[in-house]
Amino acid sequence: METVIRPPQVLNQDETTSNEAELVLPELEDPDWMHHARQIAQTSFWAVARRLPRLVGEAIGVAWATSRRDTITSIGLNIAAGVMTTFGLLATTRVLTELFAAGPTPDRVRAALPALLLAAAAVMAKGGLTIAAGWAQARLVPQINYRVELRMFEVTTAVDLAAFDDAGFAEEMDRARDRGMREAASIVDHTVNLITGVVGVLATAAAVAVIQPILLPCLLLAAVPEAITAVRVARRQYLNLLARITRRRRMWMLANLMANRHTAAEVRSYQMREFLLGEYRRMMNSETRADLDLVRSQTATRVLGASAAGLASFAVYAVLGGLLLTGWVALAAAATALLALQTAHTSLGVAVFATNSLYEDALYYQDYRDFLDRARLRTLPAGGEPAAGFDTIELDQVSLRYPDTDTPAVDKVSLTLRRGQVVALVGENGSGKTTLAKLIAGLYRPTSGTIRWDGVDTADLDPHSLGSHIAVMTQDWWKFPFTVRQNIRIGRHDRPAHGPGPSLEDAARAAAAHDMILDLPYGYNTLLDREFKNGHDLSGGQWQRLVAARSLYRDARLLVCDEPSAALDARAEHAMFQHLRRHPDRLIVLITHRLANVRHADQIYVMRDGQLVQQGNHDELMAQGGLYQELFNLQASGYLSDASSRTAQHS
Ligand SMILES: Nc1ncnc2c1ncn2[C@@H]1O[C@H](COP(=O)(O)OP(=O)(O)OP(=O)(O)O)[C@@H](O)[C@H]1O
Repeated sequence: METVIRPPQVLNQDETTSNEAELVLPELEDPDWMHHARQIAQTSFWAVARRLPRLVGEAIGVAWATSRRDTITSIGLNIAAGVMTTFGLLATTRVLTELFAAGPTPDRVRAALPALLLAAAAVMAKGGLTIAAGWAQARLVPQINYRVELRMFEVTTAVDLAAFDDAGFAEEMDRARDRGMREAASIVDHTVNLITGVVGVLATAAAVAVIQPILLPCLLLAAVPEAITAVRVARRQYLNLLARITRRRRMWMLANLMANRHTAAEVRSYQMREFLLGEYRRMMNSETRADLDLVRSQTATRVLGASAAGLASFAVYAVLGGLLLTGWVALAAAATALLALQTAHTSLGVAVFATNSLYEDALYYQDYRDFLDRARLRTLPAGGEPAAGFDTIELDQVSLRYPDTDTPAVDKVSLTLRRGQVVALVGENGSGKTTLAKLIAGLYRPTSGTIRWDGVDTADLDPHSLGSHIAVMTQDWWKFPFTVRQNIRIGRHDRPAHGPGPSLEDAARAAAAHDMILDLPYGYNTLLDREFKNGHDLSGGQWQRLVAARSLYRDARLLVCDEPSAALDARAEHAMFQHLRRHPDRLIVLITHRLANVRHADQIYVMRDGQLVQQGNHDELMAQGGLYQELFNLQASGYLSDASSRTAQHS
C-alpha cells in the first residue's frame, strides 16, 4: 500500500483560476513517524509471528525493569485465569453428562449439582483473576510511561548543543518522541494481551483434550478461518488509517490555525477566515467520502469473514455430528466442545489482534531505543579536572563548521581574553559573532583548534564545573512559562535564597526590570503564560530585561551578552550598559550592532566571513580605517544632521 503524495492540484490554465490554484495547499509529506507504515503494511502475518518470541522477550524486559511485582502479577493471574477456564469446561462436561444420563429429572439435577457448583466457582474465580490481572496490567502502563519519558528527557537535556544542528539527530529525536516513546507501554500491554489470548486457547485445548482428544482437530478447523479473518480485518483497518492520515494531519493543522491565540491576530489582519474555512470544508468533504468508503469495505470484509466463519462452524458441526453418530463422542462431550469453540474463538481474536499491534508498535519502539543509543554517543562525558575559574581564556586557531555546511562559520580564530575586561565582537550579519561567542561560552566544541582556560584545554575540564562559571544572554531567548521569580531564579536555581551573589531584586534592578515587575498584577509571582489562568505576557523589551536579570542573577565569571539590548528602549539600554561595565572579577563578551555601546570596550574584535579581520580599541580601529570605521560612521550618520553626516561619512 503506497501513500500517494500529490502535487498541488491545478484547477485551470486561465489566469483567474491559476490564482486560486496557487492558493491550494500542497499535500503534506508523510510525517516522520509514518516511516514504518509501508513496512508494516507489506509484512505477512507469518513473518510477524516469527519475530514474536524476540518482541515478547523485549516487552517483558521493559515491564520487568519497571515493576517486577506488577509484571509477575499480571502474567501470573492471567495464567491462573486460563487454568480456571479449563476447570470450568471440565466441570461443564460433568454437569452435562449427569443431565443427559437416564433416570428421573430431579435425580439427574441432584447428581449434577456438585459439578454445577464447581463450574460456577470456576467462572467466578476466572472473573476475579481476570479483573485482578487487568488491575496489575493497568498499573504497569503509567509506570512505564513515566520511566520512558524521564529517560528520554534525561538524554535530550544531556546531549551536546551541536547535536541539535544535525538534521538526522533532530529527525530521530522527533520520531522517538512522537511515537517511539508512547509505544513502550503499548508493547507491554499487547504482550500481556497476547499471553492472555494464547493461555485462553491452550486452556480450552487442554479441556478438550481431557474430554475427548479426537475433538482437538475440530478446534483447529474452527480456529484457522477465524485467525485468517481476524488478520485481514486488522490489516484492512490499518491500511485505511494509512490512506487517511495525510488528510487528517491537514485538517488538524487547519484547525490549529483557526483556534490558536498565536495565529489569531494574523488570521484577522490578513482576513484569512474564508480561505481557511474553505480549505477545511474541502478536507471535510473528502474525509466524509473516505469514511463512507471505509464503512463499505469493512462491511464487505465482515461479510466475507462471517461467511468463512459460518462455513467453518458448519464443517465443525458436520464433523461433530459424524463423531456422535459413530459413537466416538458422547453427547455431553460434544456440547462442551461447542462451548469450548466459543471460548477459543474469543481468545484467538485477542491473540491475533495483540500480535498485529505488538509488531507495529515494536517497530516504533525500536526508534526510541535507536535514539537513546545515538544520543549516548553525543553526550559529553562527565569527569575531567574541575574548573576553578580563569584569568585568561585563549583561543588557538579555533574553527567551527556546522553539520552539512561547506564553509566554516568560525575560521581559525586566535585571541586571548582576560578576566576584568569588556570585549566586543562586531561585524555584519552572518559574520560568525554568535558562533564564536558560543564557542567561548563552551556551548559548542571547536571542530578544530583549542580553547584553554589558564593554559588547560577546556576539553580536559569537567563540563559541569566549566559551565558553572559561564552565563549567556542569548539572542534567541525563550519565553519560559514560569513565574517572574522562577524566570530569574532558573539562572542559578540551586543557589539558596540568601546565598552568595546578587539577590533576585538586585539582579532585576541591574537589568532595569524591577519597577516593571512591580507593576505586574502579582509582581514577582506573576505567571508568564497567557495560556494559563491568571497568566500574563510581556512585551519583547520587557522579556529582554527579564532575560538580562536572569543572566546577572547567575553571577558568573564569564558573561556573554549576544545583542542584550536589541529590544530595549533608550533608557533601559542606557541602564543596562551602565551595569555591563568593567568588573575586576568578570569577563564580559558583548555582541551588538549598536556600535555606540562598544566604544568603551577594552578590545573590539571585528569579524567577516568567520575570520577576525581587525582588533583593537575604538580609537585604534577608527584610526586604522576599514570595516569597523565604515560601520561606525554609517550608524553615526543616522544621528547627525545632513551636513555633519556627509562630513562623517567622508572622514
Ligand atoms: N545552527 C546552525 N546551523 C548551520 N549554520 C548556521 C547555524 N547557525 C548559524 N549558521 C551559519 O553560520 C554563519 C554565522 O552565523 P552567526 O549566527 O554566528 O552570525 P552572526 O555574526 O552572529 O550573525 P547576526 O549578526 O545576524 O546575528 C551564518 O552563515 C549562518 O547562516
